[in-house]
Amino acid sequence: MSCYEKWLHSSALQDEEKAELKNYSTDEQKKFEITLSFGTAGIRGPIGLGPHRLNRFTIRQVTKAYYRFLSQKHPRLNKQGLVIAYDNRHCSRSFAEEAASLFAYHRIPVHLYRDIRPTPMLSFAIRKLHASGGIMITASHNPPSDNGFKVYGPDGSQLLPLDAKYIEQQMKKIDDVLTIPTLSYVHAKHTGKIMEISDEIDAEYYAHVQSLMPCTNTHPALTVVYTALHGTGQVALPSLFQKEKFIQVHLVPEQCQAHPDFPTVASPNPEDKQAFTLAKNLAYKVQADMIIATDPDADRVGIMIPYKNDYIHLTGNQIGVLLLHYLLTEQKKTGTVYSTIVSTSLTRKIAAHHGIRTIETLTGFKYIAELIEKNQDLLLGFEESHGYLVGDFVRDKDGVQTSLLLCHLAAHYKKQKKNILQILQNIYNHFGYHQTKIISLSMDTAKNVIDDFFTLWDDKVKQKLDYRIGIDDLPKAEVGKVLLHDGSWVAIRPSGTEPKVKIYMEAVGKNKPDTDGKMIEFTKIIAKL
Ligand SMILES: O=P(O)(O)OC[C@H]1O[C@H](O)[C@H](O)[C@@H](O)[C@@H]1O
Repeated sequence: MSCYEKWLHSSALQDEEKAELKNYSTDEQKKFEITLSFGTAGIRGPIGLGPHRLNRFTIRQVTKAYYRFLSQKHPRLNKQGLVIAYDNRHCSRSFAEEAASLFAYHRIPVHLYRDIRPTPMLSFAIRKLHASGGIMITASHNPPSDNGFKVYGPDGSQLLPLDAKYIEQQMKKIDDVLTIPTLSYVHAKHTGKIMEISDEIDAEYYAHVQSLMPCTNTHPALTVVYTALHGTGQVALPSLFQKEKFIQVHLVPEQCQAHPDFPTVASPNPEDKQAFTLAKNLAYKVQADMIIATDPDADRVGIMIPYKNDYIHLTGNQIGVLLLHYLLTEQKKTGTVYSTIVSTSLTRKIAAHHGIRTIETLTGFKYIAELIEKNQDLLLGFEESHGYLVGDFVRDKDGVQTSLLLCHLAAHYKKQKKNILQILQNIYNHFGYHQTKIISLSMDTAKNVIDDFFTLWDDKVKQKLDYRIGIDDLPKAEVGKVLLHDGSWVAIRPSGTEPKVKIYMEAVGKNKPDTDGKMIEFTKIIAKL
């Protein structure tokens, strides 16, 4: 019997679900042979029926596999239990309940949030409650039809690929995902194993975030427009902004309400300036000094800054550069900078100038978190995809603490009557102009794309780095990078969260026109792919 037929005839499915299955095309039916796998940030994919989609059965499957992993790895799992959080997507609460129920069935204590929470708050709670691990139900900024399952270790960071592989193997060992024994949520609650997380944990997280901030005595008033892009940021940030007397916050009303369809944006992604459209309208009205947007699970943040009569959207790299410059020159912080091989090289140069070490990892904050745990000397964790971390009481990127810190940064420079873009320009004047750009290609282009990429560059390049064979002690990865003699570079890798291939470019030159020219040249070369 094919996998599709198994699902079609299973008594675990409801009549409406079977009726839906009956309408599936042959192509759709074939997809039932595919299983879910772990990418950059856990499992992500469309919600729907079948072993290749997220539904109550596959959630049980991955939860059971994760349970097996935790029981193997953490002998104290029975006592310590785990934490489960979720965002505002379709099915997020019910998937969280499914996962909690399965752990309760195995008599494992579960700390479950009663409502949506940002991802960084889950990471914090795992550490605070000394739990053996945690689950976050989210698909970040993916389309509304998707959801996801991120898995965490006891240090509050996402699991590394070896552990994810183990869970994947355990998933494959489950013969029939349709009959995994579990409890209904109502029965699971009766076991007494599912506990609601108290408000105190939230309060402690907020206190930790506030403790990261410098003294506000000398800050001028700062007008900020904030949008949660319909996500979880609205749980934490409006109240945190209000606690800081110098911030006059204006919320984008429609977008500070959680909604699974993200109805007012094409994509709830702070990397994309289109997501700021409503916020920008409000910013003009209130003459905002800064616009802040967090993504749906509030682990990432984007900003827009007023310039002349417009608002300028900063790249993830520019925000990273500004944060580092501010931490080093104004807050006189020390420690190590953790970044990735596809993020700007400018942070490395700034750090080196201050005698500070930078370590670069592969894409994925889990790698950064791994090093923070090992070295315990975090200054800044940073990824070009708008992920930042300063306070190591969280071990994933944190859009909440970063948003607040960016307000302090903006107020600090406002007092000096300096525009943030002027600060960036001063940095470029010192270290050279750095311009970055990311192009995404559809997955169809992906066949041998790294080999094809390398053939585009002649022998005049300084170095071709093939991460597939392993470079600088990094795990082998599907990444190709070409370094040029002037410090510019271009890299390529398949996304691990969306069906696309990403090309990252950094042009280094004397000034903007110079790097504009180089960008045009790189874009032309890449177009041959
Ligand atoms: O480039 P991708 O594989 O799609 O990943 C993009 C981003 O996705 C998630 O947010 C991960 O937690 C990040 O660490 C990663 O940078």
